[in-house]
Amino acid sequence: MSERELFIAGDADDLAREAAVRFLDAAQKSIAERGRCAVALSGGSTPKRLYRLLAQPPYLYAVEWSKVFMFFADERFVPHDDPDSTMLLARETLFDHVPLPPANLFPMPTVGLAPEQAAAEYAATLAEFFAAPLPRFDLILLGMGPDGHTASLFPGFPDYPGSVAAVHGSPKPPPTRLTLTLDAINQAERILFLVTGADKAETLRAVFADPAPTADSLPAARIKAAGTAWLVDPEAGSALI
Ligand SMILES: O=C1O[C@H](COP(=O)(O)O)[C@@H](O)[C@H](O)[C@H]1O
Repeated sequence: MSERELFIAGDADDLAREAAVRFLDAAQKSIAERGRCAVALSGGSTPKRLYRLLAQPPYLYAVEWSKVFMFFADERFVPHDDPDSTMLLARETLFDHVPLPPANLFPMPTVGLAPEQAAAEYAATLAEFFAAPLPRFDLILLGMGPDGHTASLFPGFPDYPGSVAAVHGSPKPPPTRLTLTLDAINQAERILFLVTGADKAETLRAVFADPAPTADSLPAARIKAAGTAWLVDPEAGSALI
């Protein structure tokens, strides 16, 4: 077994509460140390409970939202009002309900330019914000699909250079996406994986049985930033215990 940190929650609500507590802790520590907290969000179904919880007391008042900067770990290449858009999901569940200054929000561009141009544009935005070729996020929230994908890094993904990549032919719709690269994700200070559902149990077991991941490992197993914690519900964790 690897030394990945594992927290098996009582249920999906308990998982969201644990994630919210850790989000607040990361925000407070990063703001105390660096004056800001740069976060990258994921989409899919799992993080919705967390986003809704962060928009309620005590988190609504405890997080210093004016010092939080919101980016995206991946995005579907659709307009931001499309039902598949992660920006739409995050706006409806979180951004519309917390005092996050509009200037602190950095959605991935998805309209009016080709995916490769959009990836290059977002990479330039990150390079300017972090004053470095690769971003060092204070916190990245990730999910994992039943196939082991995370962000929009799917099994067999190529060795994407730089910090942001355009993805074509994604096995999970929609087919075109933008994603942080493995190098960009692995630079993060802290990573929280949120994983729920019995359909991910065997995949999660495979991740935890892979202590020294290689290029052939599942994408989620290749996330090896030092501060990585896995928060899972009992169904997703059922093959681990
Ligand atoms: O398509 C995506 O899927 C993953 C996993 O989503 P989930 O619904 O199984 O939690 C998500 O992390 C990623 O951001 C998203 O684009």
